Amino acid sequence: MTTSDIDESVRAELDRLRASIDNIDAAVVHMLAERFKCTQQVGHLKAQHHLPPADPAREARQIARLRQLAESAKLDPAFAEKLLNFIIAEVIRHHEQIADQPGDRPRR
Ligand SMILES: O=C(O)C(=O)C[C@]1(C(=O)O)C=C[C@@H](O)C=C1
Repeated sequence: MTTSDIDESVRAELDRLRASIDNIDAAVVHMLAERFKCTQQVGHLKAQHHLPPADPAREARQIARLRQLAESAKLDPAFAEKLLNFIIAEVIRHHEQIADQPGDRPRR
């Protein structure tokens, strides 16, 4: 049996749920895009002021906060931590690229 030959009511319920999933995925993409717009600015600020791309103390605070939020939202805290680490690793990669570009003039 495939999803194309299931009962009509099951099909309707699946379609309804998938429409919500598509909306949520779109929201996630838009929120991530906004987050990366902010972190790009942070990357330029750090490059201009010779600050290191990564801030492990800030990350530790973010992880602790996100794990608490995840718990109260009934989301697996380990998953929330993995997701944040995945995003931050990409941000640090962007920060390093920005720092390597000749464009940002150092400011004092
Ligand atoms: O807040 C910063 O300093 C950032 O560069 C942003 C950010 C993040 O994506 O949240 C990324 C790298 C740092 O290690 C910590 C946090």
